Amino acid sequence: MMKIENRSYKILDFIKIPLSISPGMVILQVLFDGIISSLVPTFQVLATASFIDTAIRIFQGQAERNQIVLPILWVLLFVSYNYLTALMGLVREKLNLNLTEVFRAAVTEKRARLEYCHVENNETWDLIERVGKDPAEQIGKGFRNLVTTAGLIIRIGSVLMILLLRVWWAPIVIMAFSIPLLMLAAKTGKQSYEAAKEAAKYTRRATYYQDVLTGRDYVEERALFGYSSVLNERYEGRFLTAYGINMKMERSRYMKMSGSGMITVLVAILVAGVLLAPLGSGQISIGLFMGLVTATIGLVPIIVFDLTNVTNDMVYGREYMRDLTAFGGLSESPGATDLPANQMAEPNCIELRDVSFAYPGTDVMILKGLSLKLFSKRHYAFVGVNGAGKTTITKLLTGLYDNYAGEILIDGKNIRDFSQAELKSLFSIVYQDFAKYQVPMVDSIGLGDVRDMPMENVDGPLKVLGLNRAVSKMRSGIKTPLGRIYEDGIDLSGGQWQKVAIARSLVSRAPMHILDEPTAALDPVAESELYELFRKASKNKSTIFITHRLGAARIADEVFVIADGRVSEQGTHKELMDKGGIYAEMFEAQRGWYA
Ligand SMILES: Nc1ncnc2c1ncn2[C@@H]1O[C@H](COP(=O)(O)OP(=O)(O)OP(=O)(O)O)[C@@H](O)[C@H]1O
Repeated sequence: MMKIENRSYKILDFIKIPLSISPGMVILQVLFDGIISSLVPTFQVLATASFIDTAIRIFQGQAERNQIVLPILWVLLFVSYNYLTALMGLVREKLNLNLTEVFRAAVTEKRARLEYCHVENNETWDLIERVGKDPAEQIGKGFRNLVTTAGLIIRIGSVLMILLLRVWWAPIVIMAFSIPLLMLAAKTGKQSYEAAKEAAKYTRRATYYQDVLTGRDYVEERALFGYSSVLNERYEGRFLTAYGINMKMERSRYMKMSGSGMITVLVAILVAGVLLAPLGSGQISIGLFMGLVTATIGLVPIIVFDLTNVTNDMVYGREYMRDLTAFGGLSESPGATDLPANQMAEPNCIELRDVSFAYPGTDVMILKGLSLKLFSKRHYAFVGVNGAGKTTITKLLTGLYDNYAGEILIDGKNIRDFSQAELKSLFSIVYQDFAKYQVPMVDSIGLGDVRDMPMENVDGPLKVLGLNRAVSKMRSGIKTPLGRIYEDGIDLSGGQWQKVAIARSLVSRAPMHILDEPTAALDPVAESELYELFRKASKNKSTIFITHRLGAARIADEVFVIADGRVSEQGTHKELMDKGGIYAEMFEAQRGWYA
């Protein structure tokens, strides 16, 4: 299986990578698209020249009529070659397919192995998106570009060779004018990658607005708030900015290229004029003269547009390779793609000791010397104002970040000494923004434990969460697809989606279950009930509820109030109420709402 390595990727990798994936298709494409189809026009010139010269000689009585047959066959052969190029379309498609299967998979695999901090960092996320967007297409484009470049060089070279034999200085003049043109193309190539990078930022925002304007998740609010025209303006703003950046780049490229291209046209006309002398002196035949003039004039668009385009694309490709190099160099989290370990003894105590933490690339301390202990088979609630750092604690516990100061110990052993697979087997989490997998319900829940889980294991959580009633009404029961991607899929209510996410966590065999406030779609009573159900379903496990609804905190064995990066209060609901501190104040404030 192919891997994205930590090394410097170069332009030549556009050919090495496809060659390692699909050597047959690459050779065919290089042979036909690169070499043969580039030589054909030159041979066509010679065949046409021979046809015209033979025809003239026949009219002048210097040749037999049947001598025209061979030149005609030559001309026909090269014309019919065009049909073969159509067949090459199939080869290109096959190569694309193979690149998608192997290279795209390698990029996806690397993405999955990345350290979590790269995913949460805007700059690296941009890089990941740039490299990960249609990677097969990018490699395919770079490869085709190399083949086209080789082909163009052969094509131009072969015409220049014929010219060189007749008018030695003509190719030199043509080359002298073309080189600055190509240098200019290289420069604009770099500029267009930078412009595309800049434009992509706006396109991403535009795509987001487009999603809000058309996506299903927003349909109710869209109707209710009627914000479509306002957001449409924002969409247009971002879209037009991206469009403007691209257009500016294209315009400037076109101006530069066509300005310089005019010079090449003049050179070609000059060459045609100069060939008149050898024609007059009989040094070249009429057929060859016509062929050479046609071929030289034909070189103009090739040099001005095709060659400059490929140079431009080549530099663009080099920037992609630079990005791929940077992407390959992003640090990985060992075991990020491992499945949870199978046999882990349930820990008696998980302890955070004097833990301080700031997100990488920032200097705001989110946790400031936080200490707490969690014991087996007990139920905890983390409460605190927004942004207090409750979710952050779970990210450290599960090993997503390890750049903290202090210690996190599982039964006295530092969590840095646990493998990812071991940590994954200890914790199961439902986040605030849990995922809604649009797959059959049983699969959506089964994703919580993909290690050969028997299907019946799904039944328990369904029953506990009261989802079995909904399932019994579904046409295909538990196999009914959720969401709108399948034709026979059904959409769930917000609360049902949340329950599916919670069921997913319940099928996990992890001894510690964390609910990071995934219950926002539930009314307070339903939410309290759900916490109660969840607690019962996890009676042999430890649980942490991260919640703002303090009613739910009442059922916890112990409540931690997180404030200012520390545990500011801890105890049972009753103890904290008696204490009359922050918790009691928050609870009274909420009670006031319901009174
Ligand atoms: N990837 C990140 N990079 C930088 N800062 C972050 C990142 N993720 C979270 N933060 C910041 O860390 C702080 C704590 O966030 P966290 O999500 O842990 O809070 P919380 O207590 O769970 O809040 P809430 O109750 O709103 O869910 C916030 O100020 C947040 O802006």
